[in-house]
Amino acid sequence: MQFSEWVPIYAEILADFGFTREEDEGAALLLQSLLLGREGDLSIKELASMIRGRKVLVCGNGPSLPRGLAEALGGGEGSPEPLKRSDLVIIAADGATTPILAAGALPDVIVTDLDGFLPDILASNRRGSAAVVHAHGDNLAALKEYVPRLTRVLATTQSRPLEGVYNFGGFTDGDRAVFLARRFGAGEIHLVGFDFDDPTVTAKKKKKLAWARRLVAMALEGRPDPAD
Ligand SMILES: Nc1ncnc2c1ncn2[C@@H]1O[C@H](COP(=O)(O)OP(=O)(O)OP(=O)(O)O)[C@@H](O)[C@H]1O
Ligand SMILES: Nc1nc2c(c(=O)[nH]1)N=C(CO)CN2
Ligand SMILES: [Mg+2]
Repeated sequence: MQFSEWVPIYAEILADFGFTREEDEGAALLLQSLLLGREGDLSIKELASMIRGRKVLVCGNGPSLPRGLAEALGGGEGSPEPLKRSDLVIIAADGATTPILAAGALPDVIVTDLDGFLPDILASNRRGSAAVVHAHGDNLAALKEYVPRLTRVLATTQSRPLEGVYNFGGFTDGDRAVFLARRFGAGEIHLVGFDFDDPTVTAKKKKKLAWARRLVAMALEGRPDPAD
């Protein structure tokens, strides 16, 4: 999604949650500065070559994730035809990293605002998972603490993009992961662990999931952006 299409949606999100654009922009600048001069981070080109034309499994962190993973990766008896791991790109939305590791897999990419279970995110990153790290007005402390401990990072913002800080569209980790898969020309996108009507969540999370539902639909419907 182009930034101009995203801006009116972003304005609605800011109003809905009472977030401020200035704080999001401050966080994007912080993340940009934390990555300045580093080596070994993830380029757009590398991300594109991981995803273009591939079968992508985007994992949300809903309660159905363990079952969805077992089915998708070749699980129990009577499960549908598994998506073969060798030609599958696994994208974890933040906290989904933990059930993915528990299923014996490793995410190829973790899309995170650094409030998932950090020991698992850091361990996956050390084992090779790329980290698409999102800066926003409420995660400055996490950015300062964890970005220096991560490698293969690509930075995102929900506000105006900066040099090296991208906006592919989306708000929650899950819907941003779907926008990212679309943006980089995934051949097929399969979703697991997206339980938008989960009754066990807090009121704030419920509101975020309503946005995630709308944004995932938008990401899947839209025309893919021009190729990188
Ligand atoms: N029932 C669910 N509970 C949690 N996440 C869900 C659920 N269904 C879908 N998701 C998607 O999984 C993503 C990752 O989940 P996680 O629990 O790590 O949330 P998060 O986005 O990091 O939390 P927060 O929105 O509070 O930052 C969410 O961003 C959301 O898009
Ligand atoms: N300012 C702000 N932005 C966000 C937040 C948040 O809590 N605050 N949470 C997100 C993940 O759902 C995505 N973006
Ligand atoms: Mg998160």
